[in-house]
Amino acid sequence: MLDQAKIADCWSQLKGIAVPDLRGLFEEDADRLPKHLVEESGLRFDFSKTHLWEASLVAFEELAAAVDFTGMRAAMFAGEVINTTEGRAVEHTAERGEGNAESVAAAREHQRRMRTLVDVIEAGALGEIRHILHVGIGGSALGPDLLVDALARDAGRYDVAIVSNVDGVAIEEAMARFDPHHTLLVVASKTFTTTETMLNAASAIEWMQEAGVEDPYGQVIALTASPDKAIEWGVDETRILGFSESVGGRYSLWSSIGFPAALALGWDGFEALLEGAAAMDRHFRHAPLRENAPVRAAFVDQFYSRVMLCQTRAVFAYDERLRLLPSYLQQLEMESNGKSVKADGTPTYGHTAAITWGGVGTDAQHAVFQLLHQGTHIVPVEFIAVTEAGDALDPAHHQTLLVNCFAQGAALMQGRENAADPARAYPGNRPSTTILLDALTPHALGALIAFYEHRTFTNGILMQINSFDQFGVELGKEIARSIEKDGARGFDPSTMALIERALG
Ligand SMILES: O=P(O)(O)OC[C@H]1O[C@H](O)[C@H](O)[C@@H](O)[C@@H]1O
Repeated sequence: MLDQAKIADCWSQLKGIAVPDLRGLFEEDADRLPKHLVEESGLRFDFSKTHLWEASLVAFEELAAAVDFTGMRAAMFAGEVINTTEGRAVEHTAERGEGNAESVAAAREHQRRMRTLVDVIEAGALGEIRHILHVGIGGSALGPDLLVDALARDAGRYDVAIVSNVDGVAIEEAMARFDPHHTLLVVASKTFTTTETMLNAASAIEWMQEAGVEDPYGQVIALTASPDKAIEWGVDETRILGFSESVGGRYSLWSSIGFPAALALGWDGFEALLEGAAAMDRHFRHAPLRENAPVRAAFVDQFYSRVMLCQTRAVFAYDERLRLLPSYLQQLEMESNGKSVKADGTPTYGHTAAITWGGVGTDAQHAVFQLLHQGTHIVPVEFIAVTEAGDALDPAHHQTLLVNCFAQGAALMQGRENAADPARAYPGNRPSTTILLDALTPHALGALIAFYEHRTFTNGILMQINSFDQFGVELGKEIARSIEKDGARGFDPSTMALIERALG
C-alpha cells in the first residue's frame, strides 16, 4: 500500500520550491548543461532549458520513491498485471526482447511468422504486390503510419497507404491510386471489431471484386489479437498475424501491427527498429533516475503540468520525416494519461495528461510560434531535430532547418526587453527541451518511440494512473451504435435536430 499522505507531502514540497529564472539558472551554475543532458543510443536529450534544478530533482526523486516507481517498472517488465482495470499485463517491451521469458518467446514466435510472410510476399507468392492498403485506426494506424512515413519514403519497395478514417473520401483516395490486382489489403485491428476498420475493409474487398480480382480474400492479411474474428470475417488462417492481448493498441507498432513497415523497410530495417527500442528499454530499466531520459522527461512534464499548471505541451519536429510524430504522441500521451481517477479509482490530484499539440518546424514558426513567444500561456516546448540531413539538396536546407530550431529555443529562453515598445518585447524565461538525433535510422526511431512510451508510463506512475486502459472512448461509440439502431430517439433536442436534419 502506498502512503498517500507521504505522496501528498511530496507534491506540496514540489509546489513550495522556488521557480528560478531560466537565464539565472545558467548564470549560477556553470555545469548546468551536463547535469541536464542525457545521451542514449545516438539521441541527446537536453533538459537544461527547463526550470528544474537540484531541489526539484531531489523532490521528484522522493516522489518517485513514494509512488514506488521502481516497483512498478519492475512489475511491468516482469509481466505482472499492472493494467488492473482490464486485468492485463503490459508487454509491448517483450516484442523487443525485454520482458519475462515466456512472453518474449511468444513474441519471437509471432515475429518468425511475420518474417516468413514478408519473405513470401517478396518472393511473389501472393502475386505481384505493388501496393499495400493498410486499414486500421488509432493504435492500429498511427504507429505504422509514422514508421512508414519517417523511414520508408525512398525505400521504393511498395507504395503504402494507411487508411483510418471511416469517411469514404479517405479510402477512395487510395483506391484511385492503386491497382486492385496488385494490392495487398492489410486489415489491422487488435479486436477485429472496430467499426471504421471493418467498414473500410469491406469496401476494399468490394473494390477488388468489382475490378474482377478472382480471389480478393487471397490478397488479405489480418493483423490482430483476435484471430477467431478474422477467420470468421474470411481471412485464411495462414495469413493472420497475431499478437498478444497484453500489447496495448497504442503500444502495438512493434508487434504484427508494424507489418506494413516491415514490408516497406525490409526485415532488417524492422529488426533494427526493435533493437533501438530494446536499447531504450535497457536504459529505462537500469539507468539511475537522474540519468534516465524517460524519467527526467516525465519529471519535466509533471513539473509543468502540476506545479506550473500549464495545460498543454507542444512538440515540434524540425524534420519533415517526423511530421506525423505529434499526432502519434497525441494518442500515446492523451489516451494513456487523460484520466480523472487514479488506478485505485479515487480522484487524481491536479491535472493529468497535458494536451499534446504541435507540428513541424520551420512551418510552425510562421503560424503558432507568436503565441509561444508572446502569448499569456506558458507552453513547455519540445524540439526534435536530426543532425544528419534527410535530403540530398544544397546543405543550406538542412543547415537553415537546424539553425532555426536552435534559435527558437534560445529566443524562448532569452527573450528581449523593450520598455519603449511593449508590442515588440519578449518576456523570455520560456521553457523548452531539445531532443537531437544523430541520424534518423530505424534504430534511432525505435529508441525515440520507446523513450516516449516509457516517459508516458513514468508520468502515469507519478500520478498513480493506470496508463493502459481507455474507457473514455467508449461512451461516444455506444451512443453512435444506438443512433444507428434506433435513430433520433431519446436524445437532447440539439442532437435529435442534427440527426433529423442530416440523416433524415
Ligand atoms: O485495433 P483496434 O481494436 O481496431 O482498435 C483501434 C483503436 O480503437 C479504440 O477506440 C482505442 O481508442 C484505441 O486505443 C485503439 O487503438
